[in-house]
Amino acid sequence: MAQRVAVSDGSHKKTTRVRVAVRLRPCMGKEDEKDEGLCVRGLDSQNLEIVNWRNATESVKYHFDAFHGEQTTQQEVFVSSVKPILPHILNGQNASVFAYGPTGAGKTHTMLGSPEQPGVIPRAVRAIFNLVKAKKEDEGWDYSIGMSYLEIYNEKVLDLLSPSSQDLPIREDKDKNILIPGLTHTTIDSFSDFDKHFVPASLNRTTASTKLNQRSSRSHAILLIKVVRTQRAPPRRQQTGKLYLVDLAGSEDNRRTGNQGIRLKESGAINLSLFTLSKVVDSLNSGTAVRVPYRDSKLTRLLQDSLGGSAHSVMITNIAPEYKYYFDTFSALNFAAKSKLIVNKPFTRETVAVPVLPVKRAREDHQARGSGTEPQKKKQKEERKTEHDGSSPSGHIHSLSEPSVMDRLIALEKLMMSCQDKDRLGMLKDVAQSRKEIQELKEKQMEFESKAVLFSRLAGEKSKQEPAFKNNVAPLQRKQSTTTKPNKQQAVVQPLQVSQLQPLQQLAVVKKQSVCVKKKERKLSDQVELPDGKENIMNDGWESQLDTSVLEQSRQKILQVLNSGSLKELKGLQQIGDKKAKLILGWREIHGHFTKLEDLEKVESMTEKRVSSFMKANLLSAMGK
Ligand SMILES: Nc1ncnc2c1ncn2[C@@H]1O[C@H](COP(=O)(O)OP(=O)(O)OP(=O)(O)O)[C@@H](O)[C@H]1O
Repeated sequence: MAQRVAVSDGSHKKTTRVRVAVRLRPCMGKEDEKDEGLCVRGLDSQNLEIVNWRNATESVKYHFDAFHGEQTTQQEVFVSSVKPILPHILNGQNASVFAYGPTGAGKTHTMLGSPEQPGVIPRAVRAIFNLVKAKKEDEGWDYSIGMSYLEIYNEKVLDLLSPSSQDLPIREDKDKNILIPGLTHTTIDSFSDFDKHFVPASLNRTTASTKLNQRSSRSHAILLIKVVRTQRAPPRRQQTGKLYLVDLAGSEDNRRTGNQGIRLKESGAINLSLFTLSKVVDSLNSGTAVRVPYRDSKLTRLLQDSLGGSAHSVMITNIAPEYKYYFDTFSALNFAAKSKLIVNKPFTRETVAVPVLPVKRAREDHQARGSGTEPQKKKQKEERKTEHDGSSPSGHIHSLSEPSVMDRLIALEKLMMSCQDKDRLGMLKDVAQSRKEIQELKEKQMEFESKAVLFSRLAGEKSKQEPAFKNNVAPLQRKQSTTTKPNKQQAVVQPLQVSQLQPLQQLAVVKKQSVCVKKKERKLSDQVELPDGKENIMNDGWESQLDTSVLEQSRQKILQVLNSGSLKELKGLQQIGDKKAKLILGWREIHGHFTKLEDLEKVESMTEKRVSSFMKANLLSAMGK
């Protein structure tokens, strides 16, 4: 039996951006009951525009890798957005395609389609079989294709190929591969074989009728196609590529879906996971977050490899043109715009055969020495484990003196020297860099701690007092001025271009709000210009007495609670009661993140004065005053 070790092909470690395509579904007659017209339209194969809710006489333009208009066929979507990434799977790399968008905007139509208009999934699987067939004929590799199919329903991972199974666990191996122990994996050898398993499994997916979609998907569905290819001749290299095809459940505004009871609970889980998805994208883009919150939902945990990981990823954002979807469409487009900034690093997952002779000799040695059955079993168990999890033989230092182990190590070393020098050097460099960063972080933390001690002394408190943030120091983040420095997320969310345009139709959208927002923005900038002015409620001098870096840390801490805190955590903030906490949650659900504390003014009933007093109370409390 061949001993295998995991290696990665350093030569393929290039970065690649998540490709983002937007697909606009055709207007469905009954969706536009009020005959309000359309709020979004395509400009060309990469650009589209949507009415600007802040100023109805303007439109907001977006640029994506591809724009698929109402008339685009299923075949065209597949050829332009999905087909180009499929060959990577046959080279041991991972790829993923996921459909994102509001409920009823066409995600399932895009991914699954119908028998008359098959979508991405059947087309991609058929294409993989065709690619394998073409490759088989001219190369010395054997291919095997398998599938798994699961759904995440109410934060439970359910096996669609084995519907009676319970919630499955998600694990990560030492190479950062996400695994689901117990998930059915079925080998398929033709497209009709795939269809035989896939069609009944799709019927197991949880769907229900809501006000917005008669057959709404209540879960996120993930189909995994795994292609393993093995060299026929020695050294019998083996490469494994995976394709994830994901049909996400739609984001929902429950005021419009009319959801109640179980539908409302499902909706809560759907919105929570999509909100976490948005947080993951934000922290990947910010470049400052130490921890990307993949673990905050099952969905993001499973998509870890597709966002900021090693997969070639394509996101198809589905949108609907009718006015009643306006805000959903707007936020979906903003999510899509920020997703296209994510960078992945695909690489080949490969295993190679290691000479088997020494293993056999070791066993013979044991038998010759009459070492009994127990140690022998133990050794066999260890060998099996190594094969299963790819752990390095260097872990068995106690048996280094055994000639068999020495031989295996030498063989392994030779292999690594011959094909992996570049990769090893890269890894060593990475380790050195990480160590340096950790050291710098430690030094920064000490600096903050001593500043905090100094600060509390100056404030006349007992010098014995524990330094602020000693144990729960927020991760060090790039310093950001909340008033002048443009925020990265804002830069994405803001219109790429705003132009005075012929209005699309029905332009009287929330004009009042736009005036309101502008007025507030002006006031905030006024405050910057007049630091000591009487009108300036926020900057009444108290902030200038505090250490700026500690102040910034506290701001980030409060912002984090505003952006990701539960109802209870929000209520834990000063001056935030039940009603305000709910309003904040509601705002978050619709608009996403607050980029700075002052954004709280956008929440209903949060006046400038209230926000100012909120900030003072919470900042002082966070700083231990
Ligand atoms: N490009 C399209 N062409 C024709 N019909 C479409 C298109 N996109 C969507 N539809 C139709 O619109 C309806 C809603 O689409 P679909 O069920 O795919 O939405 P969804 O985004 O998956 O919704 P949910 O999140 O609620 O599951 C369906 O009847 C579908 O056939």
